[in-house]
This record gives sequence, structure tokens and C-alpha cells, in this order.
Amino acid sequence: MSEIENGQGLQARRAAITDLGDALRLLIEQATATEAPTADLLRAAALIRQAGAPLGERARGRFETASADDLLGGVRLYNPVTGGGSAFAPPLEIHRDGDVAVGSCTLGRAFEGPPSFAHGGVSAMLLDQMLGYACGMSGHPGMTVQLDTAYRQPVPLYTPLRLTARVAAVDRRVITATGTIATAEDPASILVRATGTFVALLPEQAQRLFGPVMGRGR
Ligand SMILES: CCCCCCCC(=O)SCCNC(=O)CCNC(=O)[C@H](O)C(C)(C)COP(=O)(O)OP(=O)(O)OC[C@H]1O[C@@H](n2cnc3c(N)ncnc32)[C@H](O)[C@@H]1OP(=O)(O)O
Repeated sequence: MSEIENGQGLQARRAAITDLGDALRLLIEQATATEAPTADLLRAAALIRQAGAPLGERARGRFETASADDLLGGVRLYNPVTGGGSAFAPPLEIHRDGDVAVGSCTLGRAFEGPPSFAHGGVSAMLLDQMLGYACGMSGHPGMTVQLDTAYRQPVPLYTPLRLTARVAAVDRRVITATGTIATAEDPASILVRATGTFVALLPEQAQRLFGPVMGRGR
């Protein structure tokens, strides 16, 4: 896409993608919390379909990465957990603190499972990302082959959360990582714990799984 061939265009596109993501996240929050009259729901649905139509006119295929992404550089704007452009992502923000990955996010109503608390699958998704990040950060990137989660207390919605993850062991290609979810206000009270097993791909596994994507030269 020539529009982003220079760095300035790329930054502008990434900012626009995140702006669209913010608008979509607000829309999802409003749509899941609304008690507006039925006629307003139908009017909103028609307007949203109309607004989204131009976006569908130029869409990438399954094996094409987003033009604003940098796969090898770790920029994934549509990652469903961390991607600023993903309507689905809270988004979770992760940074490194020594050998620990520390994440933060606040979950809205779209992530509700038990009333007023997060869906258990959402907690697992957040922790999978955290643990995967910790593996990559430690120089041992891999794919999740097993994720065990222990739900000790429900995770509240509309409450700033603090997540942690670290690598506990590396045995050849097998990496074990552990992680937690707590509230930012009370980080010592662990709500959810996870242990994940990650496997570093062999070159032939990487080629089999990602060859069609990497072959496109992005
Ligand atoms: C910043 C980025 C964050 C990203 C976070 C998100 C991470 C993800 O969600 S990844 C997506 C979900 N995961 C997947 O789709 C992976 C699906 N699984 C696979 O494709 C395959 O299992 C694959 C390719 C990873 C490994 O292939 P497979 O044939 O199973 O394993 P293989 O290569 O034979 O074995 C490797 C090692 O792993 C071990 N292993 C495999 N599965 C397990 C398991 N469940 N538990 C423990 N060890 C296991 C094997 O015993 C073997 O150990 P060793 O080398 O010591 O003998």
C-alpha cells in the first residue's frame, strides 16, 4: 500500500487504526450496556452497517498481514488481547519489569461472564498472552501447548487489573511460565493463577504453520 511507504504515513495509519479501535470499543461498551428503546437499536444497527461498509471494500486475505503491522518487530495492531486496533481487545498493556512481565487493563461489560465479573475464558485469554509475552521477553518464544488456570476469586469488571507473568523453567524446547491476575488496588490478593507450557517451534514446524504468511514478504 503506497500510502504508508514512508514512516510518517505508517505512523499516521497506526494512529488511525487505534482511533478506530477506540471508537469500536466504545461502541461495544455502549451496545452491551444499552437499555435504549428498541427503535433506537434498529436505527443504530442500520447506521453502523452503513459506516462500516467502506472498510470492507479493501480487505486483506487470510494469509496477508495488516499493512501497518510489523510481524517480526512484534507490532500486531489487531491482536485480540493487546491490539489497539482490535475492537475485541481490552486492550491489555504489557511492559517489562526485570524478569517479570506486568500487564494492566480494565474489563468492560463485553467481557462479562457471571453477572458483574469477567468470563473465565477471558481471564485465560489474558493470561495466555501474558505468559506468551514473558516467554518471548526471556528469549524463549514459543506456542502454547497447555494452559492451566486456577480461579480463586472472580475478576471484577470496571476495575483496574494488574497481571504478572514470568518464565519458571526452560527444558530444551519446552518452556514453563506462570502468571497471575489481581486488582491494581490489591495486587497481593491473587484472583486467578495460571501455569502454561510453551514449545519453541522447530524450523519445519514454523514453516508448516506460518510459511504461507511469511512467504508474503511482510
Ligand atoms: C507476544 C506473543 C504472545 C502470544 C501468546 C499467545 C500464544 C498462543 O496462544 S499460541 C496459539 C495456541 N497454540 C497453538 O495453536 C499450538 C498448537 N500446537 C501445535 O501446533 C503443536 O503442538 C506444536 C507445533 C506447538 C508442537 O508440536 P508437537 O508435535 O505437539 O510437539 P513436538 O515438537 O513433538 O514436541 C516438542 C516438545 O513439547 C512437549 N510437549 C508437547 N505438548 C506438551 C504438553 N501439552 N505439555 C508438556 N509438554 C508438551 C513434547 O513432549 C516435546 O518435549 P521434548 O522436546 O522434551 O521431547
